[in-house]
Amino acid sequence: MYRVGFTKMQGAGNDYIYVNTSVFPIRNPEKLAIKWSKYHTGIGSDGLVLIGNSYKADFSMRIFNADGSEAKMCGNASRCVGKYLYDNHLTDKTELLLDTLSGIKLLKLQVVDGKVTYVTVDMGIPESIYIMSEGYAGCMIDMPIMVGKKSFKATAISMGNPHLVIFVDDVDRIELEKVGSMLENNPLFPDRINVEFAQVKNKNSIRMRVWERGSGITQACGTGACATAVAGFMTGRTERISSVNMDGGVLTICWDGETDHVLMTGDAVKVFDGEVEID
Ligand SMILES: N[C@@H](CCC[C@H](N)C(=O)O)C(=O)O
Repeated sequence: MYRVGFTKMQGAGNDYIYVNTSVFPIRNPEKLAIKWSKYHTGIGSDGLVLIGNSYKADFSMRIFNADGSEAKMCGNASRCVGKYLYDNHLTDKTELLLDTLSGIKLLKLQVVDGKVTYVTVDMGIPESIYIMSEGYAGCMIDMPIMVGKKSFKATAISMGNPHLVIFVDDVDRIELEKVGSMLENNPLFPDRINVEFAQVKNKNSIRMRVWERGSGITQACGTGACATAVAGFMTGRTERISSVNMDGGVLTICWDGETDHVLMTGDAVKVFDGEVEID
């Protein structure tokens, strides 16, 4: 029996289990993500995040969804990792480089009374996703996509991980559980996809609900908020800066016109520390 210390943290309500693998090395994160993420029989979370060393950056982050699949990037987790490292005195830097499977990200920490409250992450340059199907090859920008008998206009953006953003008149009328799962597994996206339904409130404000690849409905998605803000600007619906309001909180997204980089700012909150036994 081996005891693993973990910290439960959330950013905009997107909650993960964080393990410092320099202290608690883990052999099978895919299996543990599935077991620990379950709310009734595990710890309960949207997935598992591993914090580690890096020879390229200050630290590294790996993210596993609740179904055990590994993603390349997680916006909300990256902010929480910054808080974890600073609040636990593993660094005294307020600007940190984080090594992820989608490249090195710069984190800027806002500290109040010795604790990190907000973090801005340079999420890099967004990319349009190229789609190949029988009748079409190209980027998907406000393109029709069928879900059952309904047609939506969708924009596919990669923020390191893939997102399908659909603007609608009323996000609250979307049957997210049903439609989200169907879109996640649409054959157009062989690696599956995260799905965001968005409603423009005004040129600088968007309401968004998310279905995450590998985790289902979550309270927020950082990369999803970035993809939504990018899709909003690309299709002329919003300006370069917008607040994206999700069920669990708000993120401020700025798509910088000079560098093309997307900057995401939001909270990072510790929920509790715990210990779990594994065989
Ligand atoms: N919640 C995350 C994204 C987590 C990974 C995603 N479900 C995927 O599989 O791509 C975020 O805050 O960005």
